[in-house]
Amino acid sequence: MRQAGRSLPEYRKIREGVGMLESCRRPDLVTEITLQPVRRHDVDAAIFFSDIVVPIAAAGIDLDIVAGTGPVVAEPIRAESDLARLRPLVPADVDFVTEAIRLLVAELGATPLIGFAGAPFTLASYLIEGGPSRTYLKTKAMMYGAPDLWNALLARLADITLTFLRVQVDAGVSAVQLFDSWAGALSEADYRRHVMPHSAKVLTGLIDAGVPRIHFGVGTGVLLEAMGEAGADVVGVDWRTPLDEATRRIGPDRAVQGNLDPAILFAGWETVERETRRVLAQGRAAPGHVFNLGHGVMPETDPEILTRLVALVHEVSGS
Ligand SMILES: Cc1c2[nH]c(c1CCC(=O)O)Cc1[nH]c(c(CCC(=O)O)c1C)Cc1[nH]c(c(CCC(=O)O)c1C)Cc1[nH]c(c(C)c1CCC(=O)O)C2
Repeated sequence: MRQAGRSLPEYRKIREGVGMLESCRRPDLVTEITLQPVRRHDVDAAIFFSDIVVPIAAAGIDLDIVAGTGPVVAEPIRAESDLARLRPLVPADVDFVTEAIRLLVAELGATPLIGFAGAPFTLASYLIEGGPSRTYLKTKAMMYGAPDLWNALLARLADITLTFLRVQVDAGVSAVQLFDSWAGALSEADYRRHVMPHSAKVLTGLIDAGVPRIHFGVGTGVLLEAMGEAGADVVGVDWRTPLDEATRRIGPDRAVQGNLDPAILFAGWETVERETRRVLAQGRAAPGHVFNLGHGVMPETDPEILTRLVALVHEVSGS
């Protein structure tokens, strides 16, 4: 469950006075924070504590992660001459990630560790807008109006992302997740034309790594088929599309991940139980189902509900 840690008092305590990016660069903190939700909730896998902007900061971009806002880029990328500020990533740039993963794999024992990275489109949206956006106006203006610059930027981001995920696989993660959180802003035709080739380069570039590849997005109902075709073993689905319907779109060759609405965790246990049973039942239509929320855990979520939710999923699925 992404950002599950944010709802935990032990997370808020350990992060006191430490900036988000700084905490991502400290292997001792990364290890402890990654383990916190595993200890508390008995989830079946750990998700590596980091952020999608960590590799682009390591590749030369001046940025910060502002609490309550998200990533903010000091000088956005808007022109060809800005591209040089985004250098290729070399593994030594993210030695702290290698070290944290090694420590974690040793601590986790049989519990798998899921590594991740942001997909080229979602990373580009932060670099071009300069921060979070609701409309992706500048991003889309470049995509439609300056396709050469767009493709050059996304190609650089795909290379950085592939290197970053390779580093994680080499250090010992058991699966990788590519987060294209904001790809749902696009039509299927535009996704296939302007974005999918770059994401496919990342995902197919990892085939020989031999670990499952999860491809995640939000509001991607019309993109599910294409996101699978891009080279995923598992396609993330948000709460807007029931998992049986999602499987009809994605096809029988790929598993699904999802898709409880994180807001349901605020509606009382009876509702949580009913909706969780529904999600698990609809997930049986797929050849495999990774139970998850449809998006990240809200910071205000009651941790007790999350613990109960995990126990319920274990009980119903017999695992
Ligand atoms: C779009 C995106 C980002 N980051 C991420 C995505 C893709 C997944 C998604 O769609 O949720 C991915 C991410 N970010 C983080 C993780 C680590 C896993 C985990 O903690 O469970 C993961 C997998 C830590 C984080 N990343 C962030 C936090 C919270 C900041 C903090 O604790 O200070 C954490 C734990 C900050 C962040 N970083 C980003 C946003 C939108 C925010 C939230 C801003 C806010 O509401 O405070 C960019």
